[in-house]
Amino acid sequence: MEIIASAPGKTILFGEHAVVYGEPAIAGAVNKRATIRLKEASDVSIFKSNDLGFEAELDTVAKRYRLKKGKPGIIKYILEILHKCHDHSPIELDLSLDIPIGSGLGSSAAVTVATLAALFKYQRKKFNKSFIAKKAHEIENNVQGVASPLDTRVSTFGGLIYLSKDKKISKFDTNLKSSFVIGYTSKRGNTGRMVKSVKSLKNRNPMVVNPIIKTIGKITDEAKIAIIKKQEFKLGELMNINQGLLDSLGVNTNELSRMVYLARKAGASGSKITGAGGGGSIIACCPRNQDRVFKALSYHDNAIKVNFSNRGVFVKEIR
Ligand SMILES: Nc1ncnc2c1ncn2[C@@H]1O[C@H](COP(=O)(O)OP(=O)(O)OP(=O)(O)O)[C@@H](O)[C@H]1O
Ligand SMILES: C[C@@](O)(CCO)CC(=O)[O-]
Ligand SMILES: [Mg+2]
Repeated sequence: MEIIASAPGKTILFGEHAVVYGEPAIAGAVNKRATIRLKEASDVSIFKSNDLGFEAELDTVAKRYRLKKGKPGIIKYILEILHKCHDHSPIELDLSLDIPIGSGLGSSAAVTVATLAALFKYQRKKFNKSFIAKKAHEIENNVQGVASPLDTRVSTFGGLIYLSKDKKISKFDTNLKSSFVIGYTSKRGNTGRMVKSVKSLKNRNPMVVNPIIKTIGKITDEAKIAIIKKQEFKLGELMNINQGLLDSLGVNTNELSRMVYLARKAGASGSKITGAGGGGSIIACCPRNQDRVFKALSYHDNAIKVNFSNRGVFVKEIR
């Protein structure tokens, strides 16, 4: 029996970091995915990724995976799943990824969601998307130390979603008139590290940082109205204010700033960091000039035109 599972990456329009402290957020699944192929192995469990150049094998005595090739990185999420959810019976697992890693596009969430779906299907477990989203959030939390359910919910359910303060999801109509461009640098971010740095800033300056977190939540609620009313220029203006507050939380970098201002100069109605920051990506709202913004960002860095994908995780037995 061979199982294939796939889950989309994501981009956050509003609310990153504030969502960790219970504020709402808006994020969309993007047309970049993580795919897991899983089948029975002969005698020892191995998993590999030709895309990422790593291979690991289960040490049957220590019951731990030993890395034979490549660096740990994103496979920490898969290892955590195999450690917590698998009985160590021999399996062969292969990861392919067309989401740039550490770029704020939810590679960790997509890999986690796709791996859980493939493993539960292989184990003939009864599960639904809500169960996958819940377990995936637990795995991201365990690996990163702190994680909101945002990334893993978007990767599981797909679409463009509003995550409320009480963690309820509501979906927007994804054929927004606006189009979006994502710019990403080769300088990777690390979500766990950035979330911890905001947490310590907040602990040192609660009277200053708490109102900033709350204001980001208010911006997200204003943006929800602007999306529903298709007010693209208002959306861009709110992105710019959100960017200023992310800068104040210390998650901005020179490279991200350069792309933010380049996108605005090329005609975006607004632009901001998307994801954890500290590297990774920016998102630009382009009611007009999408090609000009795409070209401007592609000149020094990398850029993708974003179509929100309604397709969340999917899993099937292929033979
Ligand atoms: N070249 C690489 N190969 C494998 N793993 C990597 C590589 N570069 C970074 N990693 C690891 O991949 C993980 C990326 O997860 P992280 O959550 O930081 O990024 P992301 O999910 O892509 O972005 P975000 O969470 O902001 O949307 C980190 O644990 C990082 O250590
Ligand atoms: C920075 C953050 O808000 C989004 C990372 O993509 C962390 C999280 O929500 O877990
Ligand atoms: Mg992540």
